[in-house]
Amino acid sequence: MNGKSPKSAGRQGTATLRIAHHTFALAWRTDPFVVSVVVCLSLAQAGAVAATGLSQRWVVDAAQSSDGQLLVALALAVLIGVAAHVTAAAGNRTRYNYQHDLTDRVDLEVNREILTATASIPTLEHLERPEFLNRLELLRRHTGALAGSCWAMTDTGIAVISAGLSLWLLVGVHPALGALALLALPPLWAADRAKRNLAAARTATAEDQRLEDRIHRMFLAPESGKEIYLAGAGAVLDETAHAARIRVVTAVLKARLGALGWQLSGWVCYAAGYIGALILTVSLVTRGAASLGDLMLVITLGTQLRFQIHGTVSGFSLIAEAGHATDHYLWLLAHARHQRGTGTRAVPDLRQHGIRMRDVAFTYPGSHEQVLSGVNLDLQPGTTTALVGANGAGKTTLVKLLSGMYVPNTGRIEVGGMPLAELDPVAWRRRLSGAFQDFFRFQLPVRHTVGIGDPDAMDDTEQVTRAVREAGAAPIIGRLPDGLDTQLGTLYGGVELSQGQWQRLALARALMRRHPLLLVLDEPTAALDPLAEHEVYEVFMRQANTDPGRITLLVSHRFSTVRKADHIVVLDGGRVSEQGTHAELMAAHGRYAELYSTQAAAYQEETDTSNNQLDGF
Ligand SMILES: Nc1ncnc2c1ncn2[C@@H]1O[C@H](COP(=O)(O)OP(=O)(O)OP(=O)(O)O)[C@@H](O)[C@H]1O
Repeated sequence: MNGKSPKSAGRQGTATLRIAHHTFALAWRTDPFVVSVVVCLSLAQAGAVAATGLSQRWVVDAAQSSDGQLLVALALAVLIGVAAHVTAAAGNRTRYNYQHDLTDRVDLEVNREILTATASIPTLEHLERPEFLNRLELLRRHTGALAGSCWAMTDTGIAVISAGLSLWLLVGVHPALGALALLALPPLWAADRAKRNLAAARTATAEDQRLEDRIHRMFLAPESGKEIYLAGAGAVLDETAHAARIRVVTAVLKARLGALGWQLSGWVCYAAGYIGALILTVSLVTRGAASLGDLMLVITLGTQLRFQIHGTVSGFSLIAEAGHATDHYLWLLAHARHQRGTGTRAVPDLRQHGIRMRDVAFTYPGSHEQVLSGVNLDLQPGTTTALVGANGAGKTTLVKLLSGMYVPNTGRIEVGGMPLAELDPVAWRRRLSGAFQDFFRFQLPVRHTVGIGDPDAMDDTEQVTRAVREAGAAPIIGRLPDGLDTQLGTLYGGVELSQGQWQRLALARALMRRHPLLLVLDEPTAALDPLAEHEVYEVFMRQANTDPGRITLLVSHRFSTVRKADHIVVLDGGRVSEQGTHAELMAAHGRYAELYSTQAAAYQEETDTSNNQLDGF
């Protein structure tokens, strides 16, 4: 970690410069006046220390001289000294406040850019792989450093200029005093090493940080809170979170202590050099090779040089920190660009060719287990295809590939005769619709909870009302105090719904798009009673058969629903083991017939038992 090659350090430096330029442009767009004030104050401050030192030398030398110019020299020196002091003190305060305010505003912009980039990634890999999540987490935590990167550059520039001026004056007294510049290197090197150790500790514990954060959020969310309560798992989870926190704190503390050690040794070097500089100047004064004013100058600038070097060191540290966040930021932008793909073609009509999968194989990134292999499928437009298979057979994975959330490792997917990879992914997503078993509860006003299924129509009351009606959710809305404008969910003091009611709204969301090309229904009715489920599927099947350009893909374990599909595909261990209509598959007496008969027999048994119980009354 510490052995960074010069090449990679150079790349990091270029990347940081690029980000500094980018954030400076953002700051300029946000408030050009404030940026101008800060830059002017910074330049004035760069010369303030040297001016203070010079004025003090003049005061002392003038006090010793006897050429009658004493009063003029004193007045001039005091004037310069006061001006330099005021510039340094007041300018610093003003600049600091302005910089902070602007950094906050730029931080907002950077966060927005991060959200936009994340939202533009059409695939889901970055949300499901720990190493990606860790990077996103680190980036989210350090956006402040990213936003402040242009000021870190400015501050470092000021510190370097003012340290340069001080050194120039010191060398004027005696060239050996220039060695103080060399002594600035150990603190710089030590600070860089300390920062890198700290960054390494943060990266190594990012997963623990995420774990702790997640457990805290689980405690606060009603869904998980309920299960934690029932299982009495609070103490165990609390302990897990605590242990994760301890690991983070210990690693960071260790790195901080190490950093302190490195920084202290750096400063000890400098202190020794400063003492040496004073001894040298005193000996020059006693030999008449320097004036008392020179000694004054060395005392002042030598002390100030310490702060200037400190400014340079912390400036470089801030740049390094921004550089670390920059890494993650540039990774996110590159990943978004890469995943966005090169597809630019318009989405074709499906009426002619439908969707075809040919020899598709897929393994989740970071996993070794092949989830799908040699999958060949033809999904015909205007029809419903049902996917069945045991848990883990690969049904949801297949849905994810068809939706474009993941890209197959081998094989191809064609949509309307064109490779899916060549289609504009944003345009493709605008033609998808669907509902999942693990649907999300959007805690928004009802019209947006439903309307978000088609962002173009989310404020169209007529469309929202239609979707609500078709999903059989109208009675739910009828009972809400403000109808479609009712705020949902307890997070914002809204009305809480039952699981089945939330699921009805998720189905309404899937019905928002009037003419999707691909509608995926991945066990979306698990929380509904059988009658409600039947009604909902009636709606979807009717729409499937009356919309000739639409393909409906249904994943279900309920064979009473599956049997109504036009085409049924059985997945077994990631392969298509059978396909055909219900009648064809029953006649084949294969896996489907076996599963169907087992479920039908179980239903029959249940019905008989309850009938017998009723007979007993
Ligand atoms: N994000 C992921 N990363 C790695 N492996 C995954 C991921 N999601 C699913 N898998 C694995 O892929 C396999 C297929 O999962 P998938 O969810 O597609 O099955 P399924 O047929 O839909 O199952 P179920 O009926 O239980 O919903 C499983 O072995 C699962 O462990």
